[in-house]
Amino acid sequence: MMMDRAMGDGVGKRTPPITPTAQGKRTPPTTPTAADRERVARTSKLLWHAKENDLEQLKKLLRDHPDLATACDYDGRTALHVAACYGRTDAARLLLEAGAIVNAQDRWGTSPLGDAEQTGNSQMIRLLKDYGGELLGTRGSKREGSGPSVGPLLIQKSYWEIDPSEIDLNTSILIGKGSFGEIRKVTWRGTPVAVKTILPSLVKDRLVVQDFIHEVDLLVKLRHPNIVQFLGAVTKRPPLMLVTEFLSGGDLNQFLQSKGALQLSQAISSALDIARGMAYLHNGPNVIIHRDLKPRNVLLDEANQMKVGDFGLSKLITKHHHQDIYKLTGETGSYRYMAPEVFRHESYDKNVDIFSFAMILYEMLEGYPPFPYSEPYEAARLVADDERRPTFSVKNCPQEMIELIEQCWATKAASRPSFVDIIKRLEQMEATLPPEPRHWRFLHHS
Ligand SMILES: Nc1ncnc2c1ncn2[C@@H]1O[C@H](COP(=O)(O)OP(=O)(O)OP(=O)(O)O)[C@@H](O)[C@H]1O
Repeated sequence: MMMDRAMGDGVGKRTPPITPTAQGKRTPPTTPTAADRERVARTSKLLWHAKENDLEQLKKLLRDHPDLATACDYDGRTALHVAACYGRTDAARLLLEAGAIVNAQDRWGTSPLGDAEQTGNSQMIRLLKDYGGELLGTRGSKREGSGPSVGPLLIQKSYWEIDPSEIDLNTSILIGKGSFGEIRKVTWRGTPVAVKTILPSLVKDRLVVQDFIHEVDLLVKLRHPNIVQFLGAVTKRPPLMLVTEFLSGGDLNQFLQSKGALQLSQAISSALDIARGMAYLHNGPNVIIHRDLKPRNVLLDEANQMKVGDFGLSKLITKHHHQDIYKLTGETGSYRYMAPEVFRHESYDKNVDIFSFAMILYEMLEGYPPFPYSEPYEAARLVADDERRPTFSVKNCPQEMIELIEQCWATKAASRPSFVDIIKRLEQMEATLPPEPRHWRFLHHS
């Protein structure tokens, strides 16, 4: 889910030490400033009203906050991008008159005209060109990890299309709620599977559904023991559904809540599982950036083998419906594990996943999340603005493990190691574990 878990989970084992550590004092809890929240909320509102073509609300917002015309969201999307994408010509004109930047580029390098060209709305195209709009980027074409570029809008029936009559939601068991919708355990063709129903509000328009279909087309072809297997999807009529293998061991967040800090051998083996799944996603013909790697998105099978899930689709949300998600959850992402460049709205690449991986590895070793006394947003701000990193309190952690984690959460994304490199280093550490018992003792090990 978009919301991070509440702090101080009520699980004693995961309560971190309050005393200062050798590396430094823990920061007392602080909250995001009211100004930060208001700014994000205002931008979100502006984007929303642009999508709804609500001229009155747009005018009011722009009158009260004239600088909002150039504001952008988490993905660099301005209200003009949104208006262009949804063909809201009146809203676009109003924004342009209020000073919107006609060639603002979003995270994928796309300008509003790039968005308008995709929809073929000639009135919008003309308007943007009149204001000097240039065709920069097109949806899906510039971003790393986008998979194949978004092709023709007419999609043929796919081999993975599932007939909704084969899925009986009435006999299903609700197992979780995420930012897309609900996850249910369902029996499909005699096998337990996980079905993610996509919130209708996210798929109201054709473009999102087309993106969704292209993405599923890519995801069902992926095969790796450490990624959750996509099996198919229902895309022909609402509710849209995504069907994946069912993992009976729950997620890593739940696992850590019940176990506390992992033994070194188990932390290494779990980290290897995650790193192998991620190396596969990062090195395929279509580079896939997860963007939301966090303990909740790592699932366990009955043998406690870890599999990375929930990849590939987050960009559809952030690109088209960030404002919806904001409205739904009040949050724009999983801040606690977020790379600083994402928090700072800078351009990013697959190294954001390496950063999140470091935070997860830290959590597995320590038994509690990074900056546990801070709200998720504040935790991300500490990382991005104050260049703070979590401190180690775990005893006897090999120096090479600490070095690995520190390199993975380096501020400079380019200096973080790749997952292939991480795997090699974890395998070396694994090979040097004492044979019996194959772990070091930790201060906080349960
Ligand atoms: N394939 C699966 N098998 C078993 N349980 C699953 C599966 N997929 C998800 N779950 C459970 O459902 C929960 C919610 O999953 P979902 O991916 O919708 O949300 P999330 O990851 O918490 O949030 P977000 O979508 O915002 O990242 C997970 O944390 C996990 O416990």
